[in-house]
Amino acid sequence: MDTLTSPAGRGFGADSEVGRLRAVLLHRPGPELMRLTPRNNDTLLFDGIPWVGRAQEEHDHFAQVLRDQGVEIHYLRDLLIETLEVESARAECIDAVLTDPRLGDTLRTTLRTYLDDLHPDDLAYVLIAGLAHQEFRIGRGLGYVLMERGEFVIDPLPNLLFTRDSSVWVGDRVAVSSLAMPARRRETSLTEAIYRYHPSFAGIESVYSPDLEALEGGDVLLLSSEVVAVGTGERTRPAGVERLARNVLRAGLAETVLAVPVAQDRATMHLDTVCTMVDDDAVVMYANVTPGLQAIPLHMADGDLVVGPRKPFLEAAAEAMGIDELRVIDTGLDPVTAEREQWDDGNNTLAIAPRLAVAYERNVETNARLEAAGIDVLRIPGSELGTGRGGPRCMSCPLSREPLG
Ligand SMILES: NC(=[NH2+])NCCC[C@H](N)C(=O)O
Repeated sequence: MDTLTSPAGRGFGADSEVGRLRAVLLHRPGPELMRLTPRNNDTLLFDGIPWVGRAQEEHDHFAQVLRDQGVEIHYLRDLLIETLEVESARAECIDAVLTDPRLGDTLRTTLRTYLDDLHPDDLAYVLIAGLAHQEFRIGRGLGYVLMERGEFVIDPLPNLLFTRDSSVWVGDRVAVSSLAMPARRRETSLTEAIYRYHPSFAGIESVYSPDLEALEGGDVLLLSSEVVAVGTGERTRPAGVERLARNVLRAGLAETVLAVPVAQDRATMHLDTVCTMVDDDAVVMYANVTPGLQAIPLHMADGDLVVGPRKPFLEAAAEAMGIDELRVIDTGLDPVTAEREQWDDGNNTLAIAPRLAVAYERNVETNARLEAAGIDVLRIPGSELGTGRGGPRCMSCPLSREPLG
């Protein structure tokens, strides 16, 4: 891996979605994806069974496109292995596994002994890929004996691929999120340990933690250095937005937080499935939702959180950002194309700089529209990666972006 060069507290953070990207946290999909079967893929939040080798090639391609643009890549797995050298980090990651009530005390005790003995490399492997019943022959207890074929002693984390969701930076602070779906909850025990114990992040302050109300990074959009939009729907709960808003506004990391209700559907699970930024004043947006999208501005006044009146999203965003208009580039041309390309993450672009974004190549019409609007599109393949329902933005957590000039 590229080593984390930024010393403690220096250089980390992002105050926009489009400032030049300097460093990013990725997770190269691995054996955890080999766990997906037609029996468990729905629970594990995949819409198909990916061809893992091809998914890795696609992911490597993505990483190379970023490197070619001068972006430092940091792999979550490497950071985790280094983090697991720290005793307290090990203990916390192992405890997060053992709290699973399905285990029962007997199996829990055997499992603890097994995990305690693992070298950081092997422990990281098991924490990510999980442990299948048949792989843990020393298992004991009724929880083990009555486990069905195909069940896991430790559930795998195939959605770790979507690093945007398990942590997000707001200014110079990190928010380790609180993932809503049971299949993803343990992910944040890993990101929390990395930010807390990896020496590169020493001194970093946090603005959210996994024990708080449900909040996922895919819902958090840094519209400007003063304005954070937070989607609330299937994943982020209104209480999570309220909590983040209080923490962010109190810390002076923004002036306004916009709560943005999105339909509670799989297709629109996060705000970034319908809207991402491609310039400091432009978004690519799913036209089928644009007219109805609203926002509720939240401010701090005299130490209290003030909930403002609901407004159309575009109006509220432009007002809070202090610009005349937030420009919109629509997904696709007609509603059916738009719907197809939205499902395939056409809106889920990752900006590397203003007017330069990575997008899945398959969303032909959306990409053409972006280019017609003056956005340079770096196209990547994603047929296998897309089976997890996430695009370039979901698959990346910016660790460092240059502030906008
Ligand atoms: N930021 C995003 N849109 N992330 C997409 C996450 C997809 C993942 N399979 C899930 O259901 O959680």
